[in-house]
Amino acid sequence: MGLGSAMRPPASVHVFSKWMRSWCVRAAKQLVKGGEGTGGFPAAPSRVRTVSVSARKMMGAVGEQASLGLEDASLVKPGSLIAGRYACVGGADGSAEETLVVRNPATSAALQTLHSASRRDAVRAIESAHAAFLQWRHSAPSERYDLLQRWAAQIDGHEKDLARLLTLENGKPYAEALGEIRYGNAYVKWFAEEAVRMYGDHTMNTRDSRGLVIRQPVGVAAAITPWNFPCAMVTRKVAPAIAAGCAVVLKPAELTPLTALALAELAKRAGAPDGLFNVLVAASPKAVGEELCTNPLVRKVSFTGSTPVGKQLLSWCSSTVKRTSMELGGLAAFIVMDDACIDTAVAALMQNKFRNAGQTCVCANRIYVQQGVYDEFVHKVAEKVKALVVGDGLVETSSIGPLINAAAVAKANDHVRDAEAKGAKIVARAPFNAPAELASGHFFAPCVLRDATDEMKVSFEETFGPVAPIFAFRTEEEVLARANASPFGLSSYLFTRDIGRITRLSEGLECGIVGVNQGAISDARMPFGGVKESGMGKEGGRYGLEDYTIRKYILIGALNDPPAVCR
Ligand SMILES: NC(=O)c1ccc[n+]([C@@H]2O[C@H](COP(=O)([O-])OP(=O)(O)OC[C@H]3O[C@@H](n4cnc5c(N)ncnc54)[C@H](O)[C@@H]3O)[C@@H](O)[C@H]2O)c1
Ligand SMILES: O=C[C@H](O)CS(=O)(=O)O
Repeated sequence: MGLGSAMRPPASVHVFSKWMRSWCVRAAKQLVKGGEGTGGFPAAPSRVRTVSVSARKMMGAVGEQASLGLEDASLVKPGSLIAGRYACVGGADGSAEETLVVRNPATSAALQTLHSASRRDAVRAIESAHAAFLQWRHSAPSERYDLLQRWAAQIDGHEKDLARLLTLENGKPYAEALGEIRYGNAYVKWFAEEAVRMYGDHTMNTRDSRGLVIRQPVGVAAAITPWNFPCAMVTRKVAPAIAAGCAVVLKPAELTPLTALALAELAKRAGAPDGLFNVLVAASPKAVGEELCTNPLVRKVSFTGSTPVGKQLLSWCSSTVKRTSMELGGLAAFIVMDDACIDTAVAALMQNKFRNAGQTCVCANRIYVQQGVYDEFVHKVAEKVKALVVGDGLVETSSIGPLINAAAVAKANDHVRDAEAKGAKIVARAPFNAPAELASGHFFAPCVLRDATDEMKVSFEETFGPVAPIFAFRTEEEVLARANASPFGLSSYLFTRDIGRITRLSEGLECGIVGVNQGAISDARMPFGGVKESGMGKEGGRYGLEDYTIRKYILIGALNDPPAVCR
């Protein structure tokens, strides 16, 4: 799910003439000085007076939302971070050919207009990262520890601004956003500690030889991240890379780049050397992404996103045999056995399914409930969903924010319509009538479907929205077979109090993560990752550094030769 057509800014704002660039630079300077002319900008020179309305509106956006209500407005950046410098719209460096407008999914209002990186910018960022890597790879573990701890302290100190920025561009309720900032920072703190534990091996191979296995940073790491966790998916890659001695080029989702830029700014303030952590903001991700995946200076690509895009990136990476980590799509099975504590299972489903309005890779996509407790479970979930409050994430009472864009709403509606057409029934829907100020937002009221069947799209397509389809099953063998009948294998959930069922089913489920009597499994101390078409590699936990290091075998021989005669 990429940039929905509803989100793409009009073509006219994408192209800047050379006049416009110089005008932008002068306009930006004038704005800073409290400029005159229309809307705080100097009167445009006559030759560009015919600037299209959309471009002028976009120009207006350049200065209008700079603060976004943050205490530290300087966290809102104008574009990519390359070699310690931010590109800006109409940048004097002549690189500004495109722009990207970031919008609030609750209102569709423009939040910030950014310089959009070109493939040429990507090359500059990679070369800058490589130069930084050649220095950083010699840093002591204690230096890496110190930098990451300082970064973590910066994030802690700006968590409210970061959470506000995240809610504005992603839509999730502020309390959830604050939780994500703390969860994302847990990765920074975890990998600060892991930086000083990059252990190797030493063996006595023979009387005359010793074997060493040392760990070294893999090199320049490219990170490509999704919009649903604009903070945690970034720190889950950047922190281990820096801890391992690598340098990073991050390409965040074009829908939510502001949080990534703010995190990079805080790393800069924490003392990250120029080029160690670069951020490429790109309106069209393909060109930049292809450069990251094919440039020989990049030795590692860590991707989190959809499986189709992951397959494209893997194909590109094969040309230079890059190390890859793939955190891809999910289709989680949520299994409730008839001996489960139903209230525990219902509470866990509400926490799991409606987190980020259902837009997480580990959300229950298929809720399987054993026949004997099916009606009770459906009724209890329906009552909870009716109590959900849909609204702007910055409004404290909201428990469900907007979806990320119009395409996401269309997909959720398509899945509900398809299910109803094949026999499912909507038994509950959260109440929501959009007030005028949210009429242009991408809202979808959470709903519960009963009598779901394996023929419905909700059974084999990732919904990525607040739709809870509940399937009935009879036996343990049946539900295990149905849960595994999917090309995806990221997470599953199992509710039972029978240790035999826990053992058989958690071992039998084909996935990377199993929550038993628990719906929230995310933890920086644990290895996160899937199997099959949900990806490869593990992020976080004691295995998280593996993906950013190589192991080198050194054999030292002739140890008992006569001592050298110094000449
Ligand atoms: N496994 C996990 O840990 C995990 C975590 C979050 C999201 N996801 C998955 O991500 C998907 C939703 O996120 P999304 O919509 O951002 O996914 P997406 O695949 O559309 O985009 C992810 C990133 O890839 C970039 N991208 C898209 N097309 C590209 C191309 N052709 N070349 C280079 N880069 C490209 C995007 O700009 C973005 O930065 C869901 O499938 C979800 O399951 C998985
Ligand atoms: O959306 C996918 C994320 O990886 C979920 S979590 O933040 O790791 O729980």
